[in-house]
Amino acid sequence: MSDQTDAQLARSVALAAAEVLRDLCVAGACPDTELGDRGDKDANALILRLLHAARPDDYVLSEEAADDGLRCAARRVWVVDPLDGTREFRERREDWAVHIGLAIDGVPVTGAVALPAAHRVFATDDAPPAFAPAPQRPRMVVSRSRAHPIVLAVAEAIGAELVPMGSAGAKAMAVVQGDAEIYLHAGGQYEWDNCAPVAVALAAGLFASRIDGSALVYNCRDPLLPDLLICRREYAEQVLAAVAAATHLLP
Ligand SMILES: Nc1ncnc2c1ncn2[C@@H]1O[C@H](COP(=O)(O)O)[C@@H](OP(=O)(O)O)[C@H]1O
Ligand SMILES: [Mg+2]
Repeated sequence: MSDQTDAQLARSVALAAAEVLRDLCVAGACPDTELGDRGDKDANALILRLLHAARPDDYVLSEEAADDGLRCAARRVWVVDPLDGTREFRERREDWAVHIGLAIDGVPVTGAVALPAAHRVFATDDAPPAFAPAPQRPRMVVSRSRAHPIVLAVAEAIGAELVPMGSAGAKAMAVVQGDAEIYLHAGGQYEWDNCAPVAVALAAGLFASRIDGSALVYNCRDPLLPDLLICRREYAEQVLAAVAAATHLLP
């Protein structure tokens, strides 16, 4: 049992996984064809071991581990994505992340997101950032490989500049860092893709919700959580209204 706070634990586990993943990227450490699978597997094994050692009574929902559903009756569940942006990691790009989130009673209260290639980690116990005034034309980070038509329609409706990027964590942290004002996603994602990013974004003072404006709820039996909005608070109303006007583009 660790005497770290939950946020400290999330940060230290994210950093440990980040190091394992960075080491795999070193030239000659792993063939290109195996990089994605090794990254997912090695980071997952380390994260599960560290979390179980530090919090033996907690449950873990991981993208890379079997889910027997026992977590559904638990109050405290770590929701982790050992390697978010596997596609970008495989391509040896920089936009990939490690997500360590903790949901208590379904609420994403604590978490850390590491951006290993940038040697950065963001956690819910960071001091909230002082955001510079938002630019006239907001920057919207979107999936570089599968931006949904509704996301593109909303960007056009509000006059946002599109910034394509891999990884939900990398996109959410772009907003936390002030490199973008809006992250909008639709069409599919799972709890592990957004729990830690949402926890960190909320702690930074940002707005986060489903694209219909409802709360993001975690530790559901079905971990599908297909859409979300993370943005500077001053854009939330405008973006949600633009989404509502374009729902005919949703399945
Ligand atoms: N339509 C979709 N269905 C399922 N998962 C999706 C998705 N769009 C994005 N994701 C997941 O969300 C994460 C970020 O995606 P993107 O970079 O496209 O925004 C990726 O996680 P993984 O890399 O962990 O698989 C990706 O698999
Ligand atoms: Mg993911």
